[in-house]
Amino acid sequence: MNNNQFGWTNERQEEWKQYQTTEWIPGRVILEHKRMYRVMTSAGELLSEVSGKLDFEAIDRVDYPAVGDWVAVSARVDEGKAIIHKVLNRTSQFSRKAAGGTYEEQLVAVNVDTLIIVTALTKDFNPRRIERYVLLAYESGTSPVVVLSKLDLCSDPESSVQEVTAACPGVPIHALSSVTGEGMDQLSVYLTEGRTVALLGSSGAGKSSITNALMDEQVQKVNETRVTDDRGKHTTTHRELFWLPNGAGIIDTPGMREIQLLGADVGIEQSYEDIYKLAEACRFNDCQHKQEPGCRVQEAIETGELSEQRFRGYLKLLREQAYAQRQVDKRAMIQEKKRWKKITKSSRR
Ligand SMILES: Nc1nc2c(ncn2[C@@H]2O[C@H](COP(=O)(O)OP(=O)(O)OP(=O)(O)O)[C@@H](O)[C@H]2O)c(=O)[nH]1
Ligand SMILES: [Zn+2]
Repeated sequence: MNNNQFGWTNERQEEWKQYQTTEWIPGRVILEHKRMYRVMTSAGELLSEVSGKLDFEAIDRVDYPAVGDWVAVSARVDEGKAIIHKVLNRTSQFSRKAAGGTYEEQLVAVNVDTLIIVTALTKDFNPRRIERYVLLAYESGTSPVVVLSKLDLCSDPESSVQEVTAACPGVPIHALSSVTGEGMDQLSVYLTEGRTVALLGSSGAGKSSITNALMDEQVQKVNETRVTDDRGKHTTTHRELFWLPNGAGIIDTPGMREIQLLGADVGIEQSYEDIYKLAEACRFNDCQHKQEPGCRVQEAIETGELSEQRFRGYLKLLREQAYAQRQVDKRAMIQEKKRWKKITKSSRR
C-alpha cells in the first residue's frame, strides 16, 4: 500500500509490521452490507467476509469491521474475493449509543479525520441538535465541522451562523449550497489526499447532494429509495466510502434520525425515570402534566421534589422525538408512494 493511498499512513505501516510474515494484505472497507464487505486493496476491490476466527472472537458489533476500517485480508484476487482476518486499530470511532446501553453500540464511521455535521438552513435548523453532534464528534476522536446547507433557500443565514457559533464555540462553520455551488469551495481544505471525511446529519439535510457535488458525478442518488444497481455498486441505504479524484475519502451516512430514534424511547424513560414514576400516580392515565387536577408531576414541581428545569428538559425531548417520528413516517409514506408508482407503471407496460 502506497503512503497516503486510501489514507494509509506511516503509523499504519508501523502497525502492519506484525503481519509482514503473513500473506495478508491491507485493505480499507468501503461498503458494508449484511456482513459482506467491499474492501479496497492495492489489488482492487474485493468482496469480503470475516474469517471464522474473527467471527468467533467478536463479542459485539464493534468488534466487526465497519466502513472506514483498515483490515488485514487474504485475497483471492482472480475471484475478486477476500477473507478479513483482522481489524486494525481505529484512530477514531463515531458511534451511536442508546442511553442506558440497552441497544448495541452502532458504528457510524471510523478512521475519520473530519466529521462534517450537516444541517439545512431551513425549518430543520436546530442549534441544540448540532451541539449534540459536536459533543459526540469530540468523544469519537474526530474534529467536527458544521455545514449549514441549502444556503440558496435561506434569506438570513447570518443569524443562524451566529446561533451555531454561540452553541459551538471554536468549531468551523460553513454555509453553502450544493445547488448553486456557493460556498462549496470551503470544504476543499478538509478534502486533501489521504484524508477521510464523514457527512453526518438528519435525513434530507443534503448530505448526498454535497457528496454528489464534490464527486462531480451522480454517485449518490438523491432523495430516492436507494437500491443496488446491476453491478452491485453505489448502494446508499448503507454507509459507503467514496474516493475523490484527488485521493480524499468521503463517507456518506444515512440520515441519523432513524438511528437516534432506535434507542430514544428507552433513553427517555431511563433518563427520566423519576418523572415516569410520578406520572404513574397522576389521577388521569393520559395526564399531560399541565393543569389537570390530581397531577402528581405538577405537585412535585410545586413542592420542589422535581425541578421545573428538569421537567422542561423532559418535555423538550418528547417534542423532539415526536417530531423525529413524524419525519420518519412521512419519509416512509413517500417511499411507499414511489414504490406504488413504480409497480403500477411497470404493470402498464
Ligand atoms: N434548494 C436546495 N435543495 C437542496 C440542496 N441540497 C439538497 N437539496 C434537496 O434536499 C433534498 C434532500 O437532499 P439529500 O442530499 O438527499 O439529503 P440527505 O441528507 O442525503 O438525505 P438522506 O440520504 O435521506 O440522509 C433533495 O430533494 C435535494 O434536492 C441545496 O443546497 N439547495
Ligand atoms: Zn400529571
